[in-house]
Amino acid sequence: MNIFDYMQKYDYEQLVFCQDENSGLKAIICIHDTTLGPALGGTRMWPYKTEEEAIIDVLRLGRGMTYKNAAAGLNIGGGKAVIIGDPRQHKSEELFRAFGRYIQGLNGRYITAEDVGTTVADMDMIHLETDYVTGVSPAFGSSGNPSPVTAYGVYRGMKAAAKLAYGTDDLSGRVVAVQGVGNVAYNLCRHLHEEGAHLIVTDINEENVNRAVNDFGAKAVGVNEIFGVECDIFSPCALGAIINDDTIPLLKAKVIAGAANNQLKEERHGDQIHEMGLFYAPDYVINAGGVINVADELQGYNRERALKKVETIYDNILKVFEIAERDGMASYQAADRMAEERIASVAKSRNTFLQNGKTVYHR
Ligand SMILES: NC(=O)c1ccc[n+]([C@@H]2O[C@H](COP(=O)([O-])OP(=O)(O)OC[C@H]3O[C@@H](n4cnc5c(N)ncnc54)[C@H](O)[C@@H]3O)[C@@H](O)[C@H]2O)c1
Ligand SMILES: CC(C)C[C@H](N)C(=O)O
Repeated sequence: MNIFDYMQKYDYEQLVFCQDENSGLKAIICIHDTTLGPALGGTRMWPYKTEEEAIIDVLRLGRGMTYKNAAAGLNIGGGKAVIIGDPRQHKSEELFRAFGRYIQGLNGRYITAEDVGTTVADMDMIHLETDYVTGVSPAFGSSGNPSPVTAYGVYRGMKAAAKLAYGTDDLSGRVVAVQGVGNVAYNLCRHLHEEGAHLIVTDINEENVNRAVNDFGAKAVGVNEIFGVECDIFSPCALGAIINDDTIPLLKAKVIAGAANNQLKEERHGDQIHEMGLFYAPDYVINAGGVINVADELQGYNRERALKKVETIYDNILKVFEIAERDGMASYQAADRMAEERIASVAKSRNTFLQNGKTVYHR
């Protein structure tokens, strides 16, 4: 892979390699775009088989955060970090502190948070070395675990998508099939259950399935069965790339609305479900609740304010479909257009000369 060519193609700003022999740290920080503000995105810890795999992942994820943050209306740029290692074996205080020192060295150009493989406890260790970390324990005045807030945002976005598909956002009596009932989806199921939706769930983790069955009366099905069940809404909350050639022909739902990142295997799958008349709520628009919540910490965390902002995911989903209709395109493309238009217009409005030579940072 020619890294500079790739960075140039998608206009990346910076890629930082971090190595610390003492702790075994091997991490990469990607800063994709800081037009809107400091790059904010989580740290993924994953046992990548090759360095190239880690580089590709961090580049892809970092760029995704630029779009997610822009579409969410945040004055925040996009970035992400990956730590190469098995989260079940290779975590230590030294490792996260070493990583925190590298983040500190970027002096606020990159701010981290949780992602797959990292937890609030890990953020607390990073916090020992830097203030450029969010999703730290609430005892530090931070917002804590972002997952319940991500779930609330997905719930709000699902209601908006249901309104477009069915003419009402009332989810009582609707059948929702949920793939993966982990941190986010457990909380999503709670909201759906409280509203009177019927749940069908699956997970590779039996404990997680049982929890949803016991707490919310969900019906459990096998991991391959979930795609073809009779339902109104399909909610992918486990893995990426699950909207693909194999699953699309099985889908019975009119709405796809879930938390998972990178749900479309390829862009053409987004076009295909659009042509079939399905309402796909673009992943990075509907799952922005977590980042909206942690971003609020940059102003001194206020939960009420953060949740109010998360509510706007409902309108953001409506807006995406408005753009899709206006410009005759699939919803995933409309989401990209919404994000790109916002970045371009803010960049333009910031061209104004300021006497002190600094950029105004609008909060
Ligand atoms: N946590 C957040 O705030 C947040 C924010 C934005 C996006 N997301 C995305 O949402 C998704 C869920 O995040 P999470 O924090 O709940 O993760 P999680 O690990 O807690 O939950 C994922 C669940 O999916 C299950 N799973 C994995 N493979 C599966 C398969 N093949 N079939 C069925 N189930 C399977 C896992 O066992 C687990 O229970 C991820 O894609 C994540 O990137 C999370
Ligand atoms: C900043 C984090 C809470 C971001 C989250 N991991 C996401 O993918 O949106």
